[in-house]
Amino acid sequence: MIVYNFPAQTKWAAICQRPAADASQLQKTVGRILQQVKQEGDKAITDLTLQIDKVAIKKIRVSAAEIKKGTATLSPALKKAIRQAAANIKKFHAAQVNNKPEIIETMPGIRCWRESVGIEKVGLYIPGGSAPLFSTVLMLAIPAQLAGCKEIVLCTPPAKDGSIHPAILFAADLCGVTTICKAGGAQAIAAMAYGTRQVPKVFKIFGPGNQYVTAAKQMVQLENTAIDMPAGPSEVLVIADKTANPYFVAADLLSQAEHGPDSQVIVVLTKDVNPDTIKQAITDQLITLPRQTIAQKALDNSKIVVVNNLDEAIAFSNYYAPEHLILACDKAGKLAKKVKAAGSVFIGHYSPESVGDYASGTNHTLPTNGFAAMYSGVSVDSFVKKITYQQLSREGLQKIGKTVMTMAQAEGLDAHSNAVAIRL
Ligand SMILES: NC(=O)c1ccc[n+]([C@@H]2O[C@H](COP(=O)([O-])OP(=O)(O)OC[C@H]3O[C@@H](n4cnc5c(N)ncnc54)[C@H](O)[C@@H]3O)[C@@H](O)[C@H]2O)c1
Ligand SMILES: N[C@H](CO)Cc1c[nH]c[nH+]1
Ligand SMILES: [Zn+2]
Repeated sequence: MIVYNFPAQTKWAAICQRPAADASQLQKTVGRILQQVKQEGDKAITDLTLQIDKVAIKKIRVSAAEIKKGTATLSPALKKAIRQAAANIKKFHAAQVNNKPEIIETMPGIRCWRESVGIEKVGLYIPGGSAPLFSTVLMLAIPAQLAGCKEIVLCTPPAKDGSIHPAILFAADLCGVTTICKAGGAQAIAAMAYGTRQVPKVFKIFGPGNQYVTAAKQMVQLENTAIDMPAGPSEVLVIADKTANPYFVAADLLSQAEHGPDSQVIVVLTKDVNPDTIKQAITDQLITLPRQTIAQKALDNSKIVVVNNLDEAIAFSNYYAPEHLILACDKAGKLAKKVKAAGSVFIGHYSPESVGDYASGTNHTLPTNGFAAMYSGVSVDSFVKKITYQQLSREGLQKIGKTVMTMAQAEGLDAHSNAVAIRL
């Protein structure tokens, strides 16, 4: 990890660069895949799965028998853990459901309100390239169910033997997923955006993924499908002062570095912390990890930034807009109030980010690559449309009529004015 000592603000943009694939090549590859699925449907999915994932699949849709057989192989301990995580995620997200619309009487006789209506057909992408992220099923399907989405389609890449990981099947079954399909990468996004014989077309696509998945989501968004947000390679920024335990900090950094070689982890230290203590703690723990090669590649993209004080640290973090922000200092609660841009914040020495990844209750599908400056993570809100309603009485129309007619005439739109006048 490169160390930047007291970088001037003019240098922040360069330090905050994420590792990214060549954008034009990525768009070409993804564009070709989208076109192929649009033209050839299911055949394109099976061909691309063979060509890219090196997996031969006969049927794209997972059958009820496959779900039953797969889930039966799961250990009782893992089932219990998934149920516990699901209960916490449900509890946190259920509080976001707004069933009681507030009626606002803007003037006597003019009542306005807003109601949340679940998006009817949604598509969930569950990453599976380097690890089968069954926790993501909980993070997406639970809010979808709470929002009242009727059709919940899930796509995930198949394993080498053509099966879907049993924990993905179990979590999907637990959380009301209606269709599970064997498809990964850009071809999965295309299938859900355009629809094929076996993969239902959806209105909005959710979920994290690698650069192919994220690029495909952004491209289909220009056509006919909404997306949650760009949720690409995982990242974390840790702010640590002298009260932080270097081994806790290193463990948190490695927990995101192990996601993929294109992940990025940043640690911002106040000047009273020696960067070597963090480096040493990383070295000590890295050698124990089965995914150390992946984590090492991510660490090569990662940085240590030394600043004068916590205010400067938070200013740097707000500029970077991390997916996850960990505040590893005694004054973390106070510092948290100064956060302006982050997907999810972990406050104090005992809030490791991996708890949010799995089971505390908050959502782990979060904006990356600086998009936390303007996007929120997934919530129940992401799965609903908010429709506005209004009802006027005759008296209400009399009260507002003149205002509307004056404005409509000033815009030169007489028919608008007439729609009021005719009633009065
Ligand atoms: N931001 C978030 O909320 C969040 C949450 C969880 C995971 N993640 C990130 O999700 C990502 C998961 O990535 P992954 O790769 O493990 O799984 P993935 O399922 O996203 O991608 C695997 C698919 O990518 C496609 N692909 C791979 N190489 C390709 C190539 N050369 N050309 C065309 N397509 C290709 C394949 O079809 C494959 O099925 C990680 O980067 C992880 O950090 C982010
Ligand atoms: N850290 C990931 C989001 O960037 C989510 C995840 C799933 N499993 C483990 N971690
Ligand atoms: Zn993670």
